[in-house]
Amino acid sequence: MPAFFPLRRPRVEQKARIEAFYKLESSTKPRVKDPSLEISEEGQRRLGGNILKLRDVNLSFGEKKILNDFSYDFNKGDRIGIVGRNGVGKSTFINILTGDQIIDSGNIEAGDTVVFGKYDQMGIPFLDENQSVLDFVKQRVESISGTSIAESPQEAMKMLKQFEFPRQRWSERVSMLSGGERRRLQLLAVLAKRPNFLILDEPTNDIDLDTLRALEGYLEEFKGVLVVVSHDRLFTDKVTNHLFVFEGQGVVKDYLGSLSDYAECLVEQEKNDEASSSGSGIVDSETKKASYKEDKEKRLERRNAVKKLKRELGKIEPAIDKLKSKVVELQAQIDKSANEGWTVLADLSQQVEKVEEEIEAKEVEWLDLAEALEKLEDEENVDAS
Ligand SMILES: Nc1ncnc2c1ncn2[C@@H]1O[C@H](COP(=O)(O)OP(=O)(O)OP(=O)(O)O)[C@@H](O)[C@H]1O
Repeated sequence: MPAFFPLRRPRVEQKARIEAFYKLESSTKPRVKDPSLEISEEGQRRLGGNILKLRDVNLSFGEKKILNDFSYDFNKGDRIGIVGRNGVGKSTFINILTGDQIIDSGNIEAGDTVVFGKYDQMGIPFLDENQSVLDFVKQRVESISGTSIAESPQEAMKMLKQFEFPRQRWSERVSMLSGGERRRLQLLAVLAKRPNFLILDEPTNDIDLDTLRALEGYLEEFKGVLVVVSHDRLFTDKVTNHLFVFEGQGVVKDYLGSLSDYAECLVEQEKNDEASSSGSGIVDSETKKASYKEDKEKRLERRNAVKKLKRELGKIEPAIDKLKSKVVELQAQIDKSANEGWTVLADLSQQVEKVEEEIEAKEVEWLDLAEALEKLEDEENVDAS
């Protein structure tokens, strides 16, 4: 592996979950967009010509240099992925952008129209755990001129719908939400302020697939500047148009391509380095024959393993669909049983939770198999090339 990767080590299941999302997404019908939920251009805050200028910025922590004479003018349409190995300074960099990190020297100038929105692992704190979901969002929604529009719940409702918060959860106290729902609400709270300079630090960690889909939909329409720190290659490819590559010791390169292009570039570079260090490599014909036989056996074994994995995957998918239909049925029952009393509702909610756990277990199983399959198919492609 090149010295640069992994960028930030994700949990295996997290990475696989997201990758699988993209696979599932491409293999299912495109979602019909509800135009009433789209964020129109007029509904977004205006961003003036002067956005954010960094001039000769320097910052070190002791011996560790984070930025060395870094300069950049942010432009409209910038969608930048921040990449680099752990501890190189990515989070510090975004804190510099928002003014949360003091620099050693240089100059930073933010335009008057810039409104930052930052979503990170810390999230927005829930100051009142007894507040309802709807009130939490209502309190944070701002109009494009920046005034609070707490008295009008329409916008908050629209956002909750956009982020697929089921209506029956709107009156729920935030203390009752699951971990995933809390993350979704925190993301929503950041977007409710209508930032025009949006910073997302590891946004795909700990969010569920519906939220990921909703976030992507939001970012498709988003016209402001976007800065994303993410280990997630597929997400970064989808939402960014260039990269700041933190190479260490304050060196930052602007790479005009996707994270996948960049990763490929590094692998290519490493191959070239290896080839040039291993000399011309003359192999005698006996060795060649033996290795050909070995390769053939390996290929056969691999082909069988691929077939087996595909068979197993084919069985899990309908099982997941069945469980999902079960959840929909149960939720419909919950809606119908609003007047049935607490015990009935609690029982139905417990059943939903149980089926959701089963779905998750099946998805994890699916993901393990899908990852194994992808690995084998990649090996096949490499051999074929
Ligand atoms: N206020 C601070 N004082 C001293 N050292 C700091 C401070 N903030 C960050 N650092 C150090 O600066 C380095 C960069 O940290 P930062 O969190 O920005 O890296 P990162 O690239 O975001 O890492 P990761 O990918 O692991 O989150 C780390 O070595 C960190 O310990």
